[in-house]
Amino acid sequence: MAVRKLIAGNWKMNGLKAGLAEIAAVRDAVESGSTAHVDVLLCPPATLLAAACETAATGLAIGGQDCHTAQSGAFTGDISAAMVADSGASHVLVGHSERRTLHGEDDATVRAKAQAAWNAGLVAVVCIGETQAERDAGTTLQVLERQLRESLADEATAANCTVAYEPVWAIGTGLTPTVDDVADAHRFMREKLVERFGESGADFRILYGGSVKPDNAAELLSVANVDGALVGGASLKSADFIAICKAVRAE
Ligand SMILES: O=C(CO)COP(=O)(O)O
Repeated sequence: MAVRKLIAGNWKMNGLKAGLAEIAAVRDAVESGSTAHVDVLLCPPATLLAAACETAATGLAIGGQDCHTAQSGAFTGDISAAMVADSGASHVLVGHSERRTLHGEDDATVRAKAQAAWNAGLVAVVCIGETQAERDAGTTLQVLERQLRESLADEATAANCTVAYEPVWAIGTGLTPTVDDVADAHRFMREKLVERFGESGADFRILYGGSVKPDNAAELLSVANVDGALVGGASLKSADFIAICKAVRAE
């Protein structure tokens, strides 16, 4: 059975209070039923989480972009999964390549963050993906295998965990893998999930992220084992984001 698709937006370090109007517009689209065959999630910056949850009401899910491995403590500037949950959010991204690269997060850290998310009752969106150098070296599938193995703890389930495949070289560049490359990578990740988690591995959502736009979304989202998208830049404008949500074909 096909997994219900999820379209997720990651605002990164963008969005002031005025951005709540964009969240309200996405909420209205969700509530109007025009995106009824997909689940929709927006991950605004931490400063907007509580207000975003109030704006989103029901229907539109809200997520954080990161959480600490601990639930509280002397970690100036950090945000715990408990805090993300307390704001009303239901999801949190962990292991985004910008965290891995710019904040030195390794697979063990990402795994611990996902476990912290589960302890707080959140769904962890665990991000993985190869760099340009790894792709050039022909090691994409090995990198994905390692990241899946090490970033996902054994307690991962299809309900508490979503995988997001974001080739690092496709993020913010306007470049995307070919449809065949996306199909190969997603089939490989599906096989690994089924190998490890048995039949339920088939139910994990595997999102594609990296330069998803309104004009390429339908093609990317129609690839087998692509269970949705993690959208960066194009999630900042509600019209573009809603267009991507609508690009998903009803199954
Ligand atoms: O990093 C991403 C989402 O997490 C993708 O960003 P872009 O859609 O801007 O390439």
